[in-house]
Amino acid sequence: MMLSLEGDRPLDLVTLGRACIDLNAYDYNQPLERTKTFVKYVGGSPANIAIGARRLGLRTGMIAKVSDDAMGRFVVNFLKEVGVDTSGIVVDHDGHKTGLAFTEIKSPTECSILLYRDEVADLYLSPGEIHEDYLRKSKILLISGTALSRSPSREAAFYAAEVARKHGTRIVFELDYRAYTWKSKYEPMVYYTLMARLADVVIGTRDEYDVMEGGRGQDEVTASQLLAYAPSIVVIKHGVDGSVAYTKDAVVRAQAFHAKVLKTFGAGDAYASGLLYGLISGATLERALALASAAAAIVVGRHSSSEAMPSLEEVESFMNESRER
Ligand SMILES: Nc1ncnc2c1ncn2[C@@H]1O[C@H](COP(=O)(O)OP(=O)(O)O)[C@@H](O)[C@H]1O
Ligand SMILES: O=C(O)C[C@@H](O)[C@H](O)C(=O)COP(=O)(O)O
Repeated sequence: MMLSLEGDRPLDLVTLGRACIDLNAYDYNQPLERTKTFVKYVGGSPANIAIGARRLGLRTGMIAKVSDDAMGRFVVNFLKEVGVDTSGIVVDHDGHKTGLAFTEIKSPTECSILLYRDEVADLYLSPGEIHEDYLRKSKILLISGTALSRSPSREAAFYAAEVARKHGTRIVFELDYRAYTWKSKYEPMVYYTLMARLADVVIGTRDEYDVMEGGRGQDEVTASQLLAYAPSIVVIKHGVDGSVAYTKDAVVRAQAFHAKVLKTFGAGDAYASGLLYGLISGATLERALALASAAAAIVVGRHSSSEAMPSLEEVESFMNESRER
């Protein structure tokens, strides 16, 4: 196994960051300007990853902050229904709202996301709301990069990482870049670099690493620079061109699977769920990347990024029936 994990913990994975709402175009294949009907789902990358990993059979939980209204309750109720532990989720009592993501599905390859995220509750998560006992319960803490975009959520995330390290809880950093939430190009460069260097596993798209590095980079260079610090696995995603994982002594490549694509988003979250399932269940890195790619290929064919997450049986039968691109 590439990642040594503490055994005997009640949770496999806790994700930290936003638990929000996705409003996905129902009358899709047209621009958002003309879209009139939407389906409401739980969304937000770290929430989707907790849901996806749960669907695959992991015991998952979330550390998040949600609004004290029907939207916040919708999110928490859904997480409970699918078996994600919500005891680390706090309710905001200062009037901050749960973020909304309106998704445009113009065609299977032309999708975009319009975020309504001013004064959102998730970015008001504070260090005092992070509980040491909760982090001690989990084998892995996954931190979403968007949680680093504003204070006090930024301090909460760094504090959680320190507490996790103290208790042997492995840290996975998902770069999860959303331009909208950042004030300048230098902020993600600074905070992504700090978090990536102290994580055990870093996951991001090539474009997201470029944001971190402040310019167009190369996979080998990105990986070797990070592997000189704490990370033992650096994963770089390339959309339909597949993905690659670097460790100190191996480079593992995975091709994307052929998929019937409905929309492009949700792939990354499904990919992270599959990868973490693989790493936690002791699969080889090759197998973990294949599970990740298959979960992603399934989700791009479905309407949401949360309810759409496949079970292990679905992923395995997809892998048996499909071929890589
Ligand atoms: N259109 C697609 N068809 C099949 N698999 C896809 C497709 N898009 C993405 N994937 C899979 O999902 C992974 C992550 O996708 P990517 O677009 O790189 O990340 P993100 O969704 O975070 O931007 C890819 O490495 C690939 O395996
Ligand atoms: O992350 C968000 O706030 C919105 C998500 O719920 C949305 O479905 C999405 O953008 C998924 O992102 P991806 O998996 O990185 O493509």
